[in-house]
Parts: sequence; structure tokens; C-alpha cells
Amino acid sequence: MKEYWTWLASVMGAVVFLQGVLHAVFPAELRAAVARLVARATRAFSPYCYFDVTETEGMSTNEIYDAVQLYLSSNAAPAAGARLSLSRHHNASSFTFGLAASDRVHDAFLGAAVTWEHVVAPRQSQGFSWRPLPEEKRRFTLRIRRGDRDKLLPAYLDHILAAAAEIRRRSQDRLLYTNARGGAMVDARGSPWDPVPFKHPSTFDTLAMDPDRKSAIMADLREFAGGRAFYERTGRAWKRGYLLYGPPGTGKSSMIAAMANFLGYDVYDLELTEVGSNAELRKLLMKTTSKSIIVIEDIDCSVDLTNRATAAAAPPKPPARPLASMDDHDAAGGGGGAARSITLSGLLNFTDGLWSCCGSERIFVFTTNHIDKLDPALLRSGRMDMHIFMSYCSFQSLKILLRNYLDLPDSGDAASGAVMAGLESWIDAAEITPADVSEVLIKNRRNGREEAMEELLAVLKSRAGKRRPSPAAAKEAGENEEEEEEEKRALESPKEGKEQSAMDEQIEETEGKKQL
Ligand SMILES: Nc1ncnc2c1ncn2[C@@H]1O[C@H](COP(=O)(O)OP(=O)(O)OP(=O)(O)O)[C@@H](O)[C@H]1O
Ligand SMILES: [Mg+2]
Repeated sequence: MKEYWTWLASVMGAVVFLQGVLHAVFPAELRAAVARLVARATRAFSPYCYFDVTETEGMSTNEIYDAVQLYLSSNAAPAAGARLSLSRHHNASSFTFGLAASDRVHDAFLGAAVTWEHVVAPRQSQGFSWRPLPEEKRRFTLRIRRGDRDKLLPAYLDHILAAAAEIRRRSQDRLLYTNARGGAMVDARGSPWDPVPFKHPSTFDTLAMDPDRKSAIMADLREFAGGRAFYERTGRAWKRGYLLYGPPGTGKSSMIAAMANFLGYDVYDLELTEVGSNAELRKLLMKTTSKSIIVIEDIDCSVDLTNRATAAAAPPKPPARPLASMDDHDAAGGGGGAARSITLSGLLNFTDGLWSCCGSERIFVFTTNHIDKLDPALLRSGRMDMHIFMSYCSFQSLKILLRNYLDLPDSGDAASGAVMAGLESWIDAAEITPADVSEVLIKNRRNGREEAMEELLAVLKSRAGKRRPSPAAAKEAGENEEEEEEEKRALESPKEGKEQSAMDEQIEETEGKKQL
């Protein structure tokens, strides 16, 4: 045994000595060149061919790398002994499995076996770059048999892209992107958007609005999402625009979240005040992905599109004005100061122009509290396909909120009959937003369902002030005859007629919708 250890020590000593001699005689470059030559020679005689999918392509992110990572983490079988890295994004609800450095997974497509290897190497030198580069160079290497090449490429990669998109859509962790740090700033991967997991719980089920209008919007969205063939056949860009308008607290933002949850799309929340020029706006658009909702909230006041360049130079900043007219078209592409401003034509190009088609299956949503302040160019037929008015809380909406917050069945319950009739009679006159109704219900629900509803009724009555409750329901609620006389008079007034016709126009559809 002793001889064995002596022999082992001398062999190891000889190896270390030889290694030292090798290092001293041959410089590092020569050794690397020999290693490359050997690898190339091995590959030349290998029955396989190899393809690298790098994490970044030039200055920007490689879409295929992300897709491969997602696809492999859920589809492929890790090779025996492979070590999966386990991670969870900040705030995400589920874990993500990834391949650790140098590990392999096997997959099969159309009967052909393939192997993926994850290669991670430290970045040699930063070199000159406008932005910081990741410290490591990462890539996936695909190994396939030479004979399978024509069969697998590009069909296998198309399959991976489609599968990855579907996995992301199915997973609850969709992303909410913001451009809050300014359109000109990009991250290490070249994207001007900052993503965070999108976890808004609003759905069409919890959204309080008239059920018929809700169904119409859901049908429209469904038709859009499944409309690839239609858009291809008609030569239209696969995008759709919605304008949500109405008083604060009527559910415009909740509607956007419900749309995203319904379709499983990512949301890009575009902060216009952070965008310095039309060129920046275009860049932001180019960096959005398909199957996404691009949102501009409070479009009437987020930016003064008339002459931002001059406005910025003259403090104090004037309040935002209606969107600029089409006259400022020249400023969109002009040089000098004009190029540093964002104009209405730039915005319209963003939603409508050639650049808006650089992705597909995208929805644009604008919200405003004051539709009358918007430039007609934005409202013109075909620009925004659907105008959706988010109104004060109606009785139908109220029933949804009572179900959500107090667990009250849609048909009501035995104890709540009288108070329901009261709520029905006062809800329209109170002109209360769903947000305010929610507040009252949240505050009072721990005192029990009946008390919360009583409290809400009291709030409705005090809000209604001199306005009268609705006549039909007032009868049910046992209002006296004198009040009924007043209600008749109120009904005959032209104001009431106007309000009714406004309600009738709650959903306006433009030609784009009719063609569908
Ligand atoms: N239609 C609705 N259905 C259900 N909840 C609603 C509705 N409208 C408002 N809410 C509740 O009120 C809160 C505020 O609503 P939301 O932010 O969607 O209103 P908004 O119309 O976007 O207001 P703003 O114009 O001020 O942006 C929501 O978090 C939600 O709880
Ligand atoms: Mg909002």
C-alpha cells in the first residue's frame, strides 16, 4: 500500500512538472489556438452540427435566447446529473428552472433527438461601450445530427418561439413594463422598458359595469385575439385601439387590467411625459413585444403636445393643453429643437403609421377623464376602434360590487329586499363612482351585510341631495304621492332626456369594428 501512495505522488509530481514546462515554453495564445484547432478538427469529423444562440445580438437582446430558456425550463428533459438553477423573479409567484452553466438537456422534435447545452463564460474585457454589458457571456448551443438539419431548421425554432409565447401567456406572471426612467435610457440588454411582474387582480368578473356592454367588449377582444386569418386576409395591421373615457374612479385602469388578464397579454404603461421626441417614441414602440397592451393613461393631461419644446424653455410650465392639431406635422421629423419634441402626428404615427406594424397582435388603450379635450384627429373614425364610456355606478354594476364585497347573490337575499329597492331607486341620482361605492362597502362590511347596505343607502341619499331617485323603484320603495308628482316633473325636463341618450351611446363603434 505504501508503494502505491509513493507511486501516485511521483506521477502527480511529474504531471505538475510537465504542466509547468508546457506553460513556460508555449505562450497562452498558442495554447488557445491549438485548443481551437483540435475542437475544429473534432467537429469536422463529428456526425453533429452545432448552433449558438447568444443572449445578446449586437447591442440588443436576442429574442430566441429568452424563448429557448423558457421552453427548456418546462419542456425538455435534463440530462442525467444536470443541475437546474432555481430562481424566482422579484415579486413573482412561481419559480423558474434554468440550466446551470455547462449543463445539458435533451429534447426531440419530429422524431429527431436534439441536445441543448448552456454555456456561460466570463466576459474578457468590457471594451468601449455606451452602456454597461453583462459580466458573463451566455449562450445556448444546439446540437443536432447533420442529417436532421433540413428537417429541424427553421421548423424547430419556430416551434420553440410559439411554445415559449404560449407558456408565458399561460403563466400568471405577465409583465408590466414602464418607461419611467426615460425613453433614451436603456438597460444592459438594450431595452428602454423596465419590467415588473403584473399581478393586478381585476378581471371581467369583478369589473362592475353593465353586463351587456361587458359581453360586447369581451366578444370584441376574443374576436381580435383569434383574428390572425382575418387580418392577414384583409391586409390590415393586427392591432386594435380602445379609448376609455369617464370620470375618475369609474374603472378605466381596472378595465385595462381585466383586458390583460382576459387575453394573457403583457402591459406597456407608456409615460408620455418621459418621452423626449418622436424618435424616442418610435424606439419604445419597436421594443414592445407582440401580444401586448400599450397603454397611455390620461392622454389629455399627460403631455402638452402643442409645443413642448418652447413650453419647456419658458417657466413656469403651463398646464397641459388639448393635443396639438395636425399642423405640427413638420415638427415630427424636423431637425433642431423641433426634433426634441413629441407631437400629435408622432403619437398618431405611433398608433397608426407604418411603425405601429413592427409587431403584431397589439392593443392600444388610451384613457381620459375629458374626452372633449382631445383633438378630433385622435377621435376620428378608424383611429381608435372602440370608444368605451365608463359611467357612474348603475344598479347592474352595483349588484356586481355587492357580490364582490358582501358576497350577496345576484338575486339578493331574503333580508335585503327592502334595502335593495332603496339602492335601486337612489343609485342613478347619487352619481356615485364604483370606486366610492367600493370604499363604503369595504369600510362597513365587517359590521355585516345588512348594515353595510344600509350605510351605502344613506350615502346615496346624501349624495343625491336635491336630485330625485328613479321613479319606478321609488314606487317600490314606498315613496309618497307628493314625491311622485315631483319625479314626473323631473322626468319631463330636457336634462333627463339628454342623459338617457348619452347612456345609449356608451359604446360607440367605428367602421373598423363593423368590418369585423
Ligand atoms: N367598474 C369598476 N368595477 C370594479 N371596481 C371598480 C370599478 N371602478 C372603480 N373600481 C374600484 O376603484 C378603484 C379605482 O378604480 P380605477 O383606478 O380603475 O379608476 P379609473 O377610472 O382608472 O380612475 P382615474 O380616472 O382616476 O384613473 C379600483 O381599484 C377598484 O377597486
Ligand atoms: Mg386610472
